[in-house]
Amino acid sequence: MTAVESVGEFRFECGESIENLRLAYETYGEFDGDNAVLVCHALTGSQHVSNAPSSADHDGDDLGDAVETAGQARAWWNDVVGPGKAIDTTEYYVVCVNVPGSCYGSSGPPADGPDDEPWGTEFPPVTVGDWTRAQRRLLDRLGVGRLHAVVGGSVGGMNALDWAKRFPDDVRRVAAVATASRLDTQCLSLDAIARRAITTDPDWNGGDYYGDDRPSPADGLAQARRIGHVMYLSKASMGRKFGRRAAGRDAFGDGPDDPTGRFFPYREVESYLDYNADSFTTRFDANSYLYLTRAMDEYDLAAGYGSDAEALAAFEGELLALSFTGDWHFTVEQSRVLAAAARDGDVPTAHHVVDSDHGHDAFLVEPESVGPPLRDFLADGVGGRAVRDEDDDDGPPGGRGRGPDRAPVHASLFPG
Ligand SMILES: CC(=O)SCCNC(=O)CCNC(=O)[C@H](O)C(C)(C)COP(=O)(O)OP(=O)(O)OC[C@H]1O[C@@H](n2cnc3c(N)ncnc32)[C@H](O)[C@@H]1OP(=O)(O)O
Ligand SMILES: N[C@@H](CCO)C(=O)O
Repeated sequence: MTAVESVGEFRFECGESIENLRLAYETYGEFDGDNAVLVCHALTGSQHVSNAPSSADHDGDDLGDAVETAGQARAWWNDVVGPGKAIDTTEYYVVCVNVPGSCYGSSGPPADGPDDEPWGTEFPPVTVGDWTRAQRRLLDRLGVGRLHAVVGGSVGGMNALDWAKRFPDDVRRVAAVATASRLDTQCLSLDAIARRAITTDPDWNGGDYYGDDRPSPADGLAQARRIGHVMYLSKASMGRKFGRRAAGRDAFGDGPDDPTGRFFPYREVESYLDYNADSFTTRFDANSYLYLTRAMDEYDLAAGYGSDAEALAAFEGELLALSFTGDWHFTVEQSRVLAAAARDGDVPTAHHVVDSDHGHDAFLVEPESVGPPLRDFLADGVGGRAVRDEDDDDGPPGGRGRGPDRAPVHASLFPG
């Protein structure tokens, strides 16, 4: 069950403030004072990370009201978070917060503003740093001081890295999954195209489209999501799933009829993109998509410091960078650079590379690859049994072999 907590006036990094920031969140497991794990969701995820029973007793305390929100039907990391799972909710107190700017119950464009009308684009622009500060505010309300760990994938991984930079004393272990210190230019360009698809949809109307009697910019949002899905898959996974096969029917989805297209097949890959794009428009808000992709594009770990290493130098904990060979959205090389920077900042670090052709969404669909290193990192840090630094002798296939001047990483060197 989602709870929503009002955390009071909040000043965003852009300089604008709102009177009352509301944060939708879920918690799982019992807090024992030292076992809190913050899980940060990716671009279109929500606070609903697991189907495990939510632990928060929101009745009879002064914390957030229990509410039903229009969330994702599917808990996005149910195979990773729950009783007996890698992030074991019988052991850890797991907190997941819907980021400001999103559309699953936290303050953001589709939520009501002070005049009880949706904020729309009057909502202040948000940054990953705003998410981190908002999460800190909520954790204070929950009585959580130092976190055992912050874990996040994709832009949620940037959020996790931001914790190490912004609150270096507040977290013992950071797991940055399928992420990077910043987005590369190719991905910036694809995000820009996706936003343009939304803002050129006439129904976007400058961001003012809320209300049952108003059309929403579904075509633009669907187009943005098609671009997203191409980024989340890989050449290999697309080839394997769809090849060049025709879908075996005449279909153009709800798109405009294209006389030339009548002669050619409607392919499985088009059918996949159309289906997922259409279903996305039933669960996500176009303005939120603009806000959150802007936050992701803007994130730069080194901002305010000279380098990534300097940004991480005050972090006293340990870092796991987990990357996937088939991910071209956030590449293995970007994680390698991140890991090297963290080591330069004297942060005990492991870079665990998963051999996978799934593409970026491997972190969502391969719990068998993601779970063991995460579980053992949470338990024993970079020396955890299933944590394989790519420079270890027994690292993953395709790893580079041990670096010439680097000693093996042992848990005993880095006591919790
Ligand atoms: C933090 C967050 O993580 S965000 C939340 C999770 N992410 C998302 O929801 C992103 C959108 N979803 C996806 O990308 C995927 O569904 C994933 C990554 C969650 C799961 O991937 P997979 O298990 O490999 O599923 P796959 O991509 O094959 O199928 C997705 C859907 O496309 C449908 N589909 C598959 N092939 C085709 C096709 N040729 N034509 C039409 N539809 C198709 C599937 O039936 C499925 O439908 P459903 O969602 O109604 O069950
Ligand atoms: N497919 C996931 C990951 C994107 O980074 C999402 O939609 O949030």
